[in-house]
Amino acid sequence: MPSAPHKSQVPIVDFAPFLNGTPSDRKSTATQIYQAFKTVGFVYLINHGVPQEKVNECFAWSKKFFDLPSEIKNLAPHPPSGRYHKGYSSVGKEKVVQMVYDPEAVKALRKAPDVKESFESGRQDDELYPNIWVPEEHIPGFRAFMEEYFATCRGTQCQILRAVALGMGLDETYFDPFHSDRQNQLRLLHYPPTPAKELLSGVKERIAAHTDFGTLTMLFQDDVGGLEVEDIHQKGVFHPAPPVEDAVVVNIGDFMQRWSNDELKSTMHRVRAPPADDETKMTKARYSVPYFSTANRDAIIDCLPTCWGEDRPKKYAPITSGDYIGMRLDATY
Ligand SMILES: O=C(O)CCC(=O)C(=O)O
Ligand SMILES: [Fe+2]
Repeated sequence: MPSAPHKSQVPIVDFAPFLNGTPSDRKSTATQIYQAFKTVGFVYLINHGVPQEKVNECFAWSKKFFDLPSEIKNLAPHPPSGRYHKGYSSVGKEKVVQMVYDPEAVKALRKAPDVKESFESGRQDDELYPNIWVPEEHIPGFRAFMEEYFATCRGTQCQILRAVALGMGLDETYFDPFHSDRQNQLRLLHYPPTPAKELLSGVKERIAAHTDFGTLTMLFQDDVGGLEVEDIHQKGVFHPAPPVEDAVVVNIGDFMQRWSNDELKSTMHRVRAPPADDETKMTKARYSVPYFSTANRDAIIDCLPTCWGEDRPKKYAPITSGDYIGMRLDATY
């Protein structure tokens, strides 16, 4: 009998052999990552290529940003449209919902808002949805750092996509042309202290259970904890994905699941109270920094060549990334 999966189910993989190793090191690391995405949909990568000093610096900037007075943060307001996903959202503005598009149903779910605030930015040259910054004098250096961090994460994103391609038996550069526009999203998240009791009982959520929309997500988390990933065998059962030192959590998004004919798994996850939190207390603030990898807006994706065949029909019609992501984002604002 196979042994029971360990609690968090999420394997830890050292990415260094992929980045610096021999062709066979690269292949075996790629295979481990592919296997993790095929089974759990999540992996922890250590030695991922984003220098730890930069990660720490990003968290320091994030804290500095969220510490600004509300009226300053609101100088960079998130536009009312969900599709224009940039700028600052105060607590309660965004409610992550899972595949619910009916306006009345979305309204009902929004009654229990997520207890979080966020700041979103993307590539500098996005003319359709330009970045929205707080004026420089309020937080000098913030914009320059975020632009640089965006580019650093982009480097690791490309390497992970190559590992996925190699692991799946595709040409290593298969995903590159679909991601040439750098259509990624750097998100700063702050979950303010909240009574642990409310989070433990589920009356309030830090982020409600959801799947991500894009191709994959790199998630940097602080040492507070609270991230939970749905059990691959039991719907509705969640296990902690605790902080692992110097690791980035990487997970598959819905767009990649669809592209792969459901071979790679986009797994539900959420943020609640940190494990074993004392329910009489306030939960510590949590900071996290997800970096969402998204395919070019106009890229039409059809099933990956290794994921269909005579006995395995294509489940989904071709779609553009722009249409798919836009539909998902509109439901969250
Ligand atoms: O804060 C976290 O760790 C989770 C964030 C997340 O899942 C998201 O923004 O999609
Ligand atoms: Fe997520």
